[in-house]
Amino acid sequence: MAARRVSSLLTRSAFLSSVLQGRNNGGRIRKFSSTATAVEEPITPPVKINYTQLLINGQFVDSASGKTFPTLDPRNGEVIANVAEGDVEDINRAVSAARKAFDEGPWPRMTAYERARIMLRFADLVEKHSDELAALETWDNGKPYEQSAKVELPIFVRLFHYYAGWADKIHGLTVPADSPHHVQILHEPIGVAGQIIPWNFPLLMFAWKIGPALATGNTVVLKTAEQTPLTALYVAKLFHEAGLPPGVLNVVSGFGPTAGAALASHMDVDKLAFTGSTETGKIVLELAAKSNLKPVTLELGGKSPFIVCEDADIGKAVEQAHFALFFNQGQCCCAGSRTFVHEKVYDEFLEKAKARAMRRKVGDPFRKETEQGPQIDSEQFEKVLRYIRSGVESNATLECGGERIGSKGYFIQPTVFSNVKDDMLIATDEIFGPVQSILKFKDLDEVIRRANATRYGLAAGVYTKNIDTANTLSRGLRAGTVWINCFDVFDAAIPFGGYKMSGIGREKGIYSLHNYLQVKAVVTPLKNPAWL
Ligand SMILES: NC(=O)c1ccc[n+]([C@@H]2O[C@H](COP(=O)([O-])OP(=O)(O)OC[C@H]3O[C@@H](n4cnc5c(N)ncnc54)[C@H](O)[C@@H]3O)[C@@H](O)[C@H]2O)c1
Repeated sequence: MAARRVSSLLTRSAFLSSVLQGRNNGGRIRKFSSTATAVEEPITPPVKINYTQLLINGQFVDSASGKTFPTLDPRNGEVIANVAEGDVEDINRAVSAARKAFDEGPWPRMTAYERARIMLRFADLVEKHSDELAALETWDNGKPYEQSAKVELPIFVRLFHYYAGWADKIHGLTVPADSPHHVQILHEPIGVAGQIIPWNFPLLMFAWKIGPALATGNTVVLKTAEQTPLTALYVAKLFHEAGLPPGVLNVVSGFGPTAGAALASHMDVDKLAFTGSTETGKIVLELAAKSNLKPVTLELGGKSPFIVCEDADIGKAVEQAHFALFFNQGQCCCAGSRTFVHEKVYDEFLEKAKARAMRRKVGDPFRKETEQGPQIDSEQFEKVLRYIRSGVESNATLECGGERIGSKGYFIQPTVFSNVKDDMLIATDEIFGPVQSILKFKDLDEVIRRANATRYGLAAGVYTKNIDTANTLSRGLRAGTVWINCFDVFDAAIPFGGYKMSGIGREKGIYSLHNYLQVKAVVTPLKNPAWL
């Protein structure tokens, strides 16, 4: 493997060069610095691409149009494989397979224990194939292989164990009536679920969606993100090997405005679950309302605060704040993208946060020591660089990073801004990249008000040793998750979802089951009951 090291200092993006040469609006750059990282010649991933067609009714098939689209390696923009491109007709075929499997097939009719056993067999198969799956996930997405293999695949397996465990514990209720009636409340599967997932965690989003839907006896049409179609096809194949009946899980690769929109507006889809941007969330909600008024759950964007109080252990807080933002190349809906630091510890925190970012190892995600791979694609890469430029132009201080790395692929230096003000775009918008924005605060009331002054409400982080401070902040912050002295803890049983424009509903945990269940009241007269 050639060790072609490219100095990031030689490859500054054009706009930052112009900023550095003073052709910009005077953004302050305290000290420009390289993060001293390098990109090697791409390592060949240890996996073959076996599945590129659509999976409909248990069979791999070409798209009705015969069209394909390329899925690209984010390390260099080269084609990994050409994948069948699903469109309206393919969604129609997939929905009718799922409909038939629900209305006539064995899945909702088999015992919950049998369903659970298939899900457990599937989890075992995924475990057996987890090296290839981790390699495929990293190749298609660019995330570090160590993260795919040691964090995400084990969580994926855990999620299916968790949901298999629920399958035979979906209980209804009996409720007392005011009259002599026997009242049963049945929890029934809702029918055909349409699910649309993003590219940042292709396998985990598959598990968050498919796990609860199948545990509760539904059938599914899943539309994967066009950037990352490969692993869902692989695991869906394993699901069929585990005994899943045909038509229960259909996977359609394709684009949002075509395949995604067809699914959201389909008259025969009984429920829609979506994860992605707030803008697209609004579109799919409207499509669902304008078609058959199917219920919709949405998991959307965020601009999560990470609050470092004056009594925090600064070393640990720096590390957690760094992780909260930079994990997964900054491509997390819950990324701690506004780091609020108390004024008394601000200078110390800033120096350490900057030093930590400069130590971050960016490179080929297949290298063991790599902490950060490339951004997903050229669109996201350009968007992140635009936000960095806007930070400089709006007079935030660029402490480190700010440039692309190398001339191929979508690698960006870990970037830290200080002196960030609440109304700057880098503090209001979801950047979805490795850009940490550090803001100063004076007291708790102020930081709660500022942390909540956003259209989002997905998550928040709090760093303090004081239990009263922790309680005040955790209740004051309007967010679906508050992590105290930790971040990104994602157990299968912990519900996840957003306040405000971060979404509707909760995924994971017991709450996710409700998304896939109908509630039916059955009322029968009682003749001469001994009691009511
Ligand atoms: N909350 C999250 O987990 C999450 C994940 C990925 C991206 N994002 C945000 O979204 C931004 C843009 O990323 P993106 O373009 O991949 O997100 P997106 O919302 O456009 O895509 C998410 C999914 O929705 C589908 N989609 C797109 N347009 C659609 C339409 N009109 N009808 C139906 N489905 C449609 C896509 O094909 C994909 O499967 C990111 O910068 C980030 O801010 C958030």
